[in-house]
Amino acid sequence: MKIIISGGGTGGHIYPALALIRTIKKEHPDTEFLYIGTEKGLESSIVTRENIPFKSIHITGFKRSLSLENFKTITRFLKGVRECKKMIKSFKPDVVIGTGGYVCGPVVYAAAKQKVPTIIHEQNSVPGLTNKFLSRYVNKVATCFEDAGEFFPKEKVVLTGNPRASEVIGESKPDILKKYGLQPNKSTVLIFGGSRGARPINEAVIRNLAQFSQKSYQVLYVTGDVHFSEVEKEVSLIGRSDNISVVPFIHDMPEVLRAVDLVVSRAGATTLAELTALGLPSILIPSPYVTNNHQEKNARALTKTCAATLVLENELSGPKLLQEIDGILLNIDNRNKMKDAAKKLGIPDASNRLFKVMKELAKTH
Ligand SMILES: CC(=O)N[C@H]1[C@@H](OP(=O)(O)OP(=O)(O)OC[C@H]2O[C@@H](n3ccc(=O)[nH]c3=O)[C@H](O)[C@@H]2O)O[C@H](CO)[C@@H](O)[C@@H]1O
Repeated sequence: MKIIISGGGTGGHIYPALALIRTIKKEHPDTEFLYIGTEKGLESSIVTRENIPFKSIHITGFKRSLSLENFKTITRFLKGVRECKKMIKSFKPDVVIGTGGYVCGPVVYAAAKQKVPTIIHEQNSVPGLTNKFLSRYVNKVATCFEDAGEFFPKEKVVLTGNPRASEVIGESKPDILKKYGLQPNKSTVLIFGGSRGARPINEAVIRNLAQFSQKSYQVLYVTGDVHFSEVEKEVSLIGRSDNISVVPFIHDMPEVLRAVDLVVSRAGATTLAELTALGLPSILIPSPYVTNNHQEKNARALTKTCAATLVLENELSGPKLLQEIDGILLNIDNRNKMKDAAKKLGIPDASNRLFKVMKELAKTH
């Protein structure tokens, strides 16, 4: 089988694609892949690290308001479609799948126009512009939240979950924490702000560095690549502690997630799929800067069943964050209830569900 995958911009669109590729490779090692992304998005570094054939196109996203930039975007889109048509003609995929981000637009559209079977994977509870546009042309729309279905043509929707959920499942090896300078058998909270980091979360964490150093639990704190040097300066001013490890990014997130007890993060859909697959309690601070406030809606799917607690960004402060973390890590009953509730929401066999949809589609075309 030959598959073209496209998804980009942020980790939330790329990691599901990589997880799907790994599942398929395990089952069918002779499958050929071509990943189409942009040079600017995180995918150009993350995907090439994995030795997956990667080609790029130049494309930007639409602005929601009328602007001259949108005319340029239309021109880039049409040019992208032409480039993708050539790539598709020469690669001859059996199926093309888009996992989100505007780069999928020209890739999936070009494939649909060339009558290649197409799928989009929507990770969020509310879709973005690209997937809404593409849903008119594709054969199937794979979703992760029941609520997302209502935005797409009903007959195309299949609830598969997020392939990254399948990937994080595995045996817990707490020794991974040693790699980050932490103790393997101590309660641990992992704090990160989505795949790119988040300044407001960083500010709240910095306010607590002194308190964290005195706690009976330890902290693995991911700043996001672009914020690292700034945070490091603050950390050296306050003084280092063995109880806190500060890193710019984590490349072995599945192993780390299996070893921690609580996660504080944005409410990106891929992160939530990982948390629920593992049954990990979380404190979610949705980014208010995303389309249709979709992160808050993602988060509410978890808080509804007490799988997570919600802190809106405008309520976030150092003391609030500390109080929330203590309320879960220092209260075993609470932690266990959250664990069970999170686990109930997970779709651990998401990769296989999605691959099944792809195989059926390829067979019938
Ligand atoms: C600002 C923005 O538009 N964010 C969107 C983006 O988020 P973003 O890319 O931040 O989102 P997610 O939270 O969905 O996924 C992050 C992924 O990166 C991984 N990770 C993160 C930090 C790290 O150090 N190492 C690491 O591997 C996480 O484990 C996860 O697999 O895509 C998501 C999925 O469509 C959306 O729900 C988010 O709203």
